[in-house]
Amino acid sequence: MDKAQQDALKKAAGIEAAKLIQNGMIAGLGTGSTVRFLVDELGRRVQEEGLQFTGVTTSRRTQKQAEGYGIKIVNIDDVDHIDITIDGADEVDKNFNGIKGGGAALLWEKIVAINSNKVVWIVDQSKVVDTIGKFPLPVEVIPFGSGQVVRKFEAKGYKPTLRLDADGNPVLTDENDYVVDLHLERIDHPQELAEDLIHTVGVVEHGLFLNMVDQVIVGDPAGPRVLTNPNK
Ligand SMILES: O=C[C@H](O)[C@H](O)[C@H](O)COP(=O)(O)O
Repeated sequence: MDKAQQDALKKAAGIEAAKLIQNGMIAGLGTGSTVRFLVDELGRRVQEEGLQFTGVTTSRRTQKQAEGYGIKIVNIDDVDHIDITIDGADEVDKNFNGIKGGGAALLWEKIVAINSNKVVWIVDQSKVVDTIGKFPLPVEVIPFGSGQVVRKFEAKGYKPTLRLDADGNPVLTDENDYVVDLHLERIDHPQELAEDLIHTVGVVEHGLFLNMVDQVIVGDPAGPRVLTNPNK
């Protein structure tokens, strides 16, 4: 599948998911190239159909895009609930365990997700996998002592790399943290790995989102299809 085909599937999933947002809702808006299509469609509905909803964003990038359409964005601490959050993902398996953070937004994304009544992911079909881990697992770490964290990960065989930008500088998250990507190839025991990572001093959060999603809208050449998590 080339990029144009993949983008078409992402866009179809984004447009389908936008239908879930109704007047008066408080909606979490994720981050990434798939979510961009969602926000474009929501912006169109706001401008052409008069849709009114309040957004809570998971990155400054999404906030900027949404506000550009006149979508009202508020701070997460200024709402008492979030009706639904729609976000992208890097991989998801049949147990509804996923990897997120390819765009370095995993921390805010996880905070918004756990405070949402319903979480929906939008992905193209290539991201639905048997076993997660082919996509490098992002881990957000505090810059101070991050080299030591990387060494600990190396010793455990996690094959870490510090994420760098095009100029060779560490990528910074919206919290000014670094991202270390773990090149694991496959993650057979995600729960155990999640426990290990979150108990590593210096780690702020990791990109394992385990059984946190209610529905996945998959962009498929035959049209978007919905996978519903039976365990939520
Ligand atoms: O940090 C970024 C997020 O977790 C994204 O939602 C994820 O990386 C998927 O992004 P994309 O839709 O660009 O593939």
